[in-house]
This record gives sequence, structure tokens and C-alpha cells, in this order.
Amino acid sequence: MAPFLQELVVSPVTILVLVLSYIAYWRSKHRLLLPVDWPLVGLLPSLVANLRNLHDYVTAVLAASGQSFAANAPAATNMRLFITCDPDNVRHIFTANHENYPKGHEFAEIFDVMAGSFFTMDGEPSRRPRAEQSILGDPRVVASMVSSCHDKVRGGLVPLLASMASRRTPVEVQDLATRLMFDVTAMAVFGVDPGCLSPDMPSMRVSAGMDTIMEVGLFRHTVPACWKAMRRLKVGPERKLAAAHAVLHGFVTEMMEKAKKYRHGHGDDEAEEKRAAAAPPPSAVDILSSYINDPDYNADGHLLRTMLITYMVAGPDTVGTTLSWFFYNLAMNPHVVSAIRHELAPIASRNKAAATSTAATTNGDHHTAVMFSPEDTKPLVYLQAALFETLRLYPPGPIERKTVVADDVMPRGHEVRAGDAVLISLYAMGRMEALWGKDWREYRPERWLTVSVSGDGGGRKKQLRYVPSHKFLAFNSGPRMCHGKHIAVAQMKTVAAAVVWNFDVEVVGGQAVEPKLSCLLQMKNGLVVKVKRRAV
Ligand code: HEM
Repeated sequence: MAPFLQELVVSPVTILVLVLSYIAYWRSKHRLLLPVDWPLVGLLPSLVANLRNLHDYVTAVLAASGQSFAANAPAATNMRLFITCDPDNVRHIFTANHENYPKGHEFAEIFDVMAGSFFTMDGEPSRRPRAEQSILGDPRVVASMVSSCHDKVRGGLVPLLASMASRRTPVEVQDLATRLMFDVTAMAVFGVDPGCLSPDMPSMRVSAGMDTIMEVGLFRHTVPACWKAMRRLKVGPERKLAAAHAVLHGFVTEMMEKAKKYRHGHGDDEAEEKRAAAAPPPSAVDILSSYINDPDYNADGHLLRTMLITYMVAGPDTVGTTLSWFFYNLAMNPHVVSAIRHELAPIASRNKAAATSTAATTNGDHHTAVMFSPEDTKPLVYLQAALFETLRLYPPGPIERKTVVADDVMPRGHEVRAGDAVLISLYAMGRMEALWGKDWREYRPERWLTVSVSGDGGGRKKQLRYVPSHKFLAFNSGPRMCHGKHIAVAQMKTVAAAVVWNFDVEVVGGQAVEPKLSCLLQMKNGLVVKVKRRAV
């Protein structure tokens, strides 16, 4: 039983919910998929009964109900829910009538640690503060985020994997991907490398705090009536969340201090001083500097910290989670690995002679590894298709939440009322037969590709098929589209190319690989693999 459920066993309503949950569990076991909208407690029993596989349950319900259904939240919340994954509704909600569907006050409360940042704020981007509009559009920041990822892969990830391969140490992919992306993002945000991806594997308290925010976030979405009382009483998941908030604020404060010292050329120790001296001037590239120079932020230290926390949540978790599912899918589909290597081969033979091909492992011996620069991987369409196919099946943000401002009618005739909550399941959207065909379960990068024939008879060229964002929602759609999409794709291609070319990856048998119950689609138990160096 999840720890927070123990806290729920306190009232007659809870007993009622448990009884009804059992009935709901029995119904779903017997394939009576459409949930019962019970008086008083609404959809809650069905959600509790299917908590373990919530995303798959919602997918099955949406498939059985024509991609949308309406229900009641518990009576105490006085709220109705509209749950959908229909692209026509998505286009209506995210683009055509987006002003009627802000994230809303409840969303901002659920993610209160990011209150006031772009993640929780509603309104047009044009009305947002200056720094926020420009940072991820600044080519220097983009180049810095992509090249620092490349440097970290070459100097950190590849040598570490090579050492683990020679020692035959099992690798936990999700942990490694999180460490890598945590360092890469912190370097972009603060201009300082926290050094999480190192052979001694330092504690990941901050990253664990970020995971807690996403786990408790889902709990808050699911039981709107309970969590505020629990926050007041400081019990269960709310107590854990308060501790996570403190860790994150502490981390940001510490990193801001370090960034200040770096700017003035004083690291904490000799190694840091050397790193600071070798690094480009942080003010030229890092996100913190843009905010410090922005009058909207430099007067409000709390808002600045909130914004920096939001960047730390937006970057490492999304990319790290996608990479974990990507390597899992590759391990299950060796023909996709071969196709990626086939696409990399001409670049590899070119790069093999270059100086980048030698790296020291972390235990001292040398091995040859071929590296691929962001310019090398940019045109690789099959690799990108494999990443998008991962995002279709495993979008790191599996749900989006919106609030209805004024009564409205959805494109397919569903009525919503002011104050209703709208939940959009991205996870379900990538798994609808109506959208992706009978083979939607299959991991098939080819579905993202099309072949163009050049007019001069010059041959056939594979290119990425255009799929509109209201059908492929992993990066969001409309004015709130992800600002970091191109950075994320370039970073993921850099990591993927280096690992796929230089290593064979095999999943250790007997693991239950399943999503965690969270607003972030991490793997519940991680993914343990064995890596072998390839002769390159
Ligand atoms: C696989 C990687 C990524 C995925 C799937 C992804 C997905 C998303 C999604 C779904 C949103 C909308 C969230 C919401 O409004 O509820 C979003 C927003 C955003 N993302 Fe990403 N993201 C990724 C990586 C990144 C990275 C690496 C950065 C930063 C470098 C970034 C920066 C942002 C920003 C600034 C927004 C806010 C946009 C706005 O509200 O106007 N993302 N992303």
C-alpha cells in the first residue's frame, strides 16, 4: 500500500471509498471498463482501485468511451472532470480556444513549489517577463546547453560506461540518465557543474526531492478533497513534500552562492577554482545571469529561486526519463539498434580518425570511443524517429490539466461548465488505435518516416513525417508549447548516438519495468542493464 493511503483510513467516507473501490476493481477485472460515477465520491473509487496502473486504466477507459468521458470528482470538491485524449478536443483546448482553458488556480496550488514561474502561470507568453521570453531563444544558451551535454557525454558518461563494462558492473540506466541530465541542466542554469555523474555516485537528494514533487503532484490531482487537510496537518505525502521543498530551496541557494563565487573566480576548493578558470564566463551563457539582469526578478529573491527550480524540473527529468524508456525500447527491439547504427556508420567512419576517438575510462585504462557532435546528429532522421516513437508511448508528462473559465462545447458536442477540470491524457493519446493504427503497441520508428523522391531522379530520401502537435502532444501544443524542444532533441540525440555506437546494452532479466505513480512517467524500479564495449 502506498504510504499516503494509510493516512486516508480515517473517516466513514474513506470506508465508503474503499468499498466502492473494491467494486470498481472487480468491475475492471471483469473488463467492465467504463467507470461508475458514484454519488458523493464520483470517480474516486475507480481511480483508487486502479491506482497501480492508472495510466493504462485511463487509456482503456478512453479507448472504450470514444476518447472522452465526463465524471464527477468527490462532492466536497464541487468539481466535475472531463477527461479526453481526442486530438480535436486537444486542438480546441490548447489552441483554438486556449484562453478559456488556463491551467488554473488549483494547478498552481498543486505545484506550489513553482508558484509564479512559467510552469504554473497563466496568460499569454507576450505578457511574461522579459528574461523568460528570451532565454531559450538565445542561440548562446541553446548552443551552451547542447555542447555542455556533448562534453559531459564524452568526458563523463562514455568513460563511466566503459569502466562499468570492463568491470561487468550492472548499470541502472534511469539513475545514470538522471545524473547526466542533472549536471547538464545545472551547468546551463547556474554555470556550475554539481558533479552528480561521477564514479563515486554522490547522493541524489535534490533529484529525489524533484521526484517527490511529481509523485505528490499526482496524489494531489487524484484526491483533491484530502490533500489540503493533510498539508495543514503535515502528514503523509505532504510531510515528505515539505521536506523536498526545503531540500530544493537549499540546493538553489547553494548553487547561486557557488555561481557568484565562480563569477568572481573563487571556487570552494582547488579543483573548483580550476574548473571555474577553464569554463567560459558564466554570464555569457547561463540562465541565472539572464534573470539576475532582469529587473522583474532581481528584486524578488524568492521568485528567482522558484524560477530556477522550475528550470531544474523542466530539463533533467523530462530528458532523463525519455532516455531511460528509449534504451529500454531499444533493448527490446534489436532491429532498431541496427537501423540506428546503419544511419550512424558513415559519420562514425569519418569521426573515427579524429582526436575525439580516445577516452580514458574512469578506472584509468584507455579505450576507443567514437563521438558524434550535435552537427553530426542533427540530420539523422531515423534516430529522431526512434526518440519520437519513445515519446509517443512514454511521454514524460503523461497528463495535462486545464480549468474551464466559461461554459463551452467541445468539437464533438461534449459540454463543459465553468470551473470544471479538464484532464488530457498524453499517455492515452499515444496509444489510441484510431490515431496510430492497429499496431499502436509496437515500437516502430518507421511510422514517423516518409520517403521523398527527388524530381531529378536523384534518388529516395527518408524524412520525418509531419505529425501535428495536437496529435503528438509530448511537447505540448499551442502557445504553451515546450520552449526547450530543440534543445531536448539535440541533447537526446547526442547521448543516444554515443551509447548506441559504442556499447551493446542488454536488459538484466526478471525485472518488472513499469511506470511509477507520478506526474512524471519515470520507471518505478529503474532499469538495470549490462553494457559491453563494441569494437568500433
Ligand atoms: C523530452 C524532453 C522534454 C519534453 C517531453 C518536454 C515537454 C514539455 C511539456 C509537455 C511542456 C508543457 C508543460 C505544461 O505547460 O504543463 C513543456 C513546457 C516547457 N518546457 Fe519542456 N520538455 C522537454 C524538455 C525541456 C528542456 C530540456 C527544457 C529547457 C531547456 C524545457 C523547457 C520548457 C519550458 C521553458 C516550458 C514552458 C513553456 C511555457 O509554458 O510557455 N523543456 N515541456
